[in-house]
Amino acid sequence: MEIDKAIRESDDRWLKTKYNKAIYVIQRALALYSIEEVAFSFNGGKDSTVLLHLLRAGYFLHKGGQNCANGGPSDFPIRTIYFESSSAFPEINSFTYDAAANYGLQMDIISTDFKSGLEALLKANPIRAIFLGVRIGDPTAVGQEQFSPSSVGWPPFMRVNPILDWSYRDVWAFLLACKVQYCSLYDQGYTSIGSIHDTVPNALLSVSNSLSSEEKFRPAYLLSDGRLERAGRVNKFSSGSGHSPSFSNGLISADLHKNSLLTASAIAVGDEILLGIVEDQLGPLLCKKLHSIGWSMSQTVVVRNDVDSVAEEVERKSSTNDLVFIYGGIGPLHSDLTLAGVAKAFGVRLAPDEEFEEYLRSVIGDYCPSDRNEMALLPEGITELLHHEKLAVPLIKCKNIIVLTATNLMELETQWDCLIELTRSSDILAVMEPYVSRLLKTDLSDVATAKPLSKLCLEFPDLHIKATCDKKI
Ligand SMILES: Cc1cc2nc3c(=O)[nH]c(=O)nc-3n(C[C@H](O)[C@H](O)[C@H](O)COP(=O)(O)O)c2cc1C
Ligand SMILES: Nc1ncnc2c1ncn2[C@@H]1O[C@H](COP(=O)(O)OP(=O)(O)OP(=O)(O)O)[C@@H](O)[C@H]1O
Ligand SMILES: [Mg+2]
Repeated sequence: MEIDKAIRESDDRWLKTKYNKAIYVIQRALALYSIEEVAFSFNGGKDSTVLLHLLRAGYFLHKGGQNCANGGPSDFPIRTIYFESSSAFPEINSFTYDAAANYGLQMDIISTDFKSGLEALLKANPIRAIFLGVRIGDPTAVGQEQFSPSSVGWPPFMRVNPILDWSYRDVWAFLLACKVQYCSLYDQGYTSIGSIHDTVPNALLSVSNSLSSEEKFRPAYLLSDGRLERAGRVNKFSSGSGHSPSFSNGLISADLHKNSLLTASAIAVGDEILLGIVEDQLGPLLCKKLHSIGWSMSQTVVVRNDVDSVAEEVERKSSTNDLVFIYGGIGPLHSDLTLAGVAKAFGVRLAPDEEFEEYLRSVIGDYCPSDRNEMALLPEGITELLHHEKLAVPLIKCKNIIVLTATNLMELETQWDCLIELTRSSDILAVMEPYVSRLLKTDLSDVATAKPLSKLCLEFPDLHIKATCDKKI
């Protein structure tokens, strides 16, 4: 079936593992319970949309690949329950009903609260297990496992949570890899959807535009830190006026919003680093530079100098970061494959760029190790050259990837300064308020400092305390 095929053909190994584990849970549940004894709790949210497709694939595989029309199961006999509410977003309602029609779901629409609705449903039907799209990190996931009996006081049934261990990233990697439809609200900056009374777009996805008074938001899949997916949930207990919502996640304050808006990653390409022959010095300097302009650095990684390793990492990082810096593996050697990896990540070919070739000629003359100057091949259609008078060769920008040609700290300093200057005339790298860092040293043990530090964190939610083995920052 098409979902199973899409995942098998994807080169996201992490997603494949998560998919296989979820399918395993579904298949074990279908082996344990008859089809009349299971139900699927579907509400049109992103997690339950993932589960819908996993269940369809799991059921199809459970049936041994039979019962298929046009590459998918022709029927989906698992009873689907939707707790309808007048405070649900109309977009959620219409997506749920559209999905029901598109996938032939047999819907039970329940208009009472969860508990009494389930009591009535279980009285009238032999249901013993219910599939839910609950994930670790959801407030309701606490204490749950893949198979968890319902709580005391609830009617007796098994809660089956096939995507319990999926992260926010996994959810979006799945929905995008399978190219399935999801509720339109997620393209408008909503990252987790409750009711119309408690959910707003996630401020971390806001795009400020001075020309328009209307606030715009980037799509949910661009949220780089999945821990903040519930930042768009308005605190039910807030006593505010409603004009400046406070958020249910205590970690978020207005100041933190400002500073964690933009996230970058750095990819160092080089077998020599992985072999331990050379140390990566550029990554730490980039972290310092980005930190100094208020950006949050989510990761620095080192990858092998081969096209697939580079492509995989670029694809992963570009979808979860605002900007990605990549260096190493750029040059005339046959082993310099970084640009080929960037091209592959975006599904374009490497094509000769005359303008770039001209620059290279001015630097290296007519010397060329092969017929064509391979260094002048750039990812086609997605490349922008960033010119600066201090740079003999322009920097290369492919979508949100900045390719740095620097090979040492001095060159990186120069390229960074040029980027910052270029930012004044374009929007490559927004310069924000810097983070303020303080280094505190103490002889006290971790055990002695743990309690006062936790207290500080609670009192000042936008304070980040990081401890290292011999110092506390
Ligand atoms: C099918 C189904 C089964 C549930 N089972 C339980 C349960 O066993 N114990 C429980 O405390 N809550 C149960 N709940 C309620 C949820 O944990 C949670 O309160 C509900 O999804 C509302 O979440 P929200 O406040 O984020 O909208 C169940 C909900 C559904 C839809
Ligand atoms: N109104 C509802 N009707 C049926 N099932 C529901 C309802 N609300 C929640 N559920 C079940 O609980 C699960 C967890 O809900 P939750 O809101 O965390 O996820 P979601 O709605 O799928 O995605 P999102 O986090 O983006 O809102 C859902 O995936 C679904 O299985
Ligand atoms: Mg939801």
